[in-house]
Amino acid sequence: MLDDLLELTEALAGAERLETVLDLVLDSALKISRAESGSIYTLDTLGRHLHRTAAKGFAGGTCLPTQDHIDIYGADGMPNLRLPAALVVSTGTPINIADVNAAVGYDFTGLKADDRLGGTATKSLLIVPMTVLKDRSVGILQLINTRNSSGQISEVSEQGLKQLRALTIHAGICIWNTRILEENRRMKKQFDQYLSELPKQTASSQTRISTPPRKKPQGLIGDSPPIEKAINLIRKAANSDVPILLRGETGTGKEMMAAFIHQSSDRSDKPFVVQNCAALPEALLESELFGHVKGAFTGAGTNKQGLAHEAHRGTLFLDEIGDMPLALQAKVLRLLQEGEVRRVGATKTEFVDVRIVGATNVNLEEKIEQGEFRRDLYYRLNVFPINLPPLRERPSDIPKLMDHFLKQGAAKAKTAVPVVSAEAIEALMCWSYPGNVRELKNILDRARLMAEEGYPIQMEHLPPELIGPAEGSSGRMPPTIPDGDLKSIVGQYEALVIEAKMREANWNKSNVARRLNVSRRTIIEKLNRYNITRPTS
Ligand SMILES: Nc1ncnc2c1ncn2[C@@H]1O[C@H](COP(=O)(O)OP(=O)(O)OP(=O)(O)O)[C@@H](O)[C@H]1O
Repeated sequence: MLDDLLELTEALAGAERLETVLDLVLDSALKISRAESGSIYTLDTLGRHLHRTAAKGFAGGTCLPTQDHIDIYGADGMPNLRLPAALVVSTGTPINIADVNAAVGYDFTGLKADDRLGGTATKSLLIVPMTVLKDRSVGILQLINTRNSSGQISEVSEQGLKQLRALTIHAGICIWNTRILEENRRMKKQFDQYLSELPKQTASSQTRISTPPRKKPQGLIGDSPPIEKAINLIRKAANSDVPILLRGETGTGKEMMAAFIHQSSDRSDKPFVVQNCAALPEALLESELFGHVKGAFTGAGTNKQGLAHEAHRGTLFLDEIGDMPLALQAKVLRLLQEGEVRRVGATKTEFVDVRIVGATNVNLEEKIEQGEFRRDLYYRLNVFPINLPPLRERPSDIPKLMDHFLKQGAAKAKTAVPVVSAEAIEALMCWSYPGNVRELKNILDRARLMAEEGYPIQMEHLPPELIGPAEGSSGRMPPTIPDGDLKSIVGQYEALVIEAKMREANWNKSNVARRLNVSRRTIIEKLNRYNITRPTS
């Protein structure tokens, strides 16, 4: 044990990046507790939400979509102490439960939802706080289905708990230090940049800020271990003709990576053609992809080539391939297998040489179970899957992305690059970004417009979900129960919940449907019923 601890301490001392620290801590925690899975949640600066920053041991090795963040406070503005994670953060005391099914007084809804989605069955649960400066919480370590030395699921022994406490103390300090280090680096860079631009700004109000030099891969920012891993995989696969399936939440950069695959392949001087499979109705999508012959349908006045023809010798990127209509999937499979293309209305088959890259943010395995996605297409497409990590799992990329988007926005608007206040940086560093890189970009574009030119971006220029509810208010819920019959009162609450969740999920309906455990159709129906629309910024 002492050797293990020494080895870990040395590794932690050498780790500069938060992701590496979390990875090491989770590995050790899983080893000590023999748990089935483990997660680390870090606390945001306002102490209102826990965000899942790392997870290990889940089926497929990926994070589950439900508990990616936990709200510490309930609608009444009080800490929700029935939530085990909130209890641990608020009291700084671990909980060590042998059987959650027999434990009373806790709210295990989030865990149960994870179980439903991941096909797991949580029995024992250990949550240990991570604290620094005596009692300041920075997060929690959560372990599921911990086992005793005979391999049975049970609570963690007193000795094991002591070891895990030692581990979380180390982890807490490392998280704290890494955060400070990252923040310092960014502040220093920002300050240097501010100083270097000062004379230019005073000399002319028409200052043009030149765009940063192009990075490799073009425009793709980030060098955190998870993104480097994805880039290395892409480099390996780029020059072969195997189909690649890019998987990842919305806004993680799948389209950008598809373009990078094309640029890195020997097809780079040939076309890169993109089609979003969810954007068109079936008939139109078929004719877009495969073309049609004259007279194939009303309005088909001439023969027309499809995108598959256009992508000949190049790459065809099929975005949101999980939403491809079932009937068309057979044609895509033939394109993949044989390069076969048959235009709508044609009797003759043509052949093309295209490399297919697909992308999806839906669970294709679930779609197969529901009979909505062909198993044979899945196997053919899934030869080389690449997972693009959500932004919350690569926090060290956030400062670079912030710089990039602020410079990019300022260059477009021909204004100076705005400075960001330390408080706002901290809030931006700690958000969970359900909409990932796209959400960060949108937040910064909006903040840049809201802050007066020449003045720093402050907390008030960030969206309300990042800065928490106003002092004295109890969240988004109305402070008093409105008048009316039960149906209309419940309706008002429902509208508030849906709107808040939509905002949190960057207006991604599938994501909200999953979080609220209802169908996507229900979400669409309720958005229409309550007339909830995405605000234009
Ligand atoms: N690593 C990155 N560096 C710079 N910009 C990025 C990066 N990742 C994503 N972006 C930017 O974020 C936005 C969303 O990226 P992209 O469209 O590639 O995501 P996506 O995963 O394909 O999203 P969706 O699933 O919703 O189609 C784009 O503006 C893209 O330029």
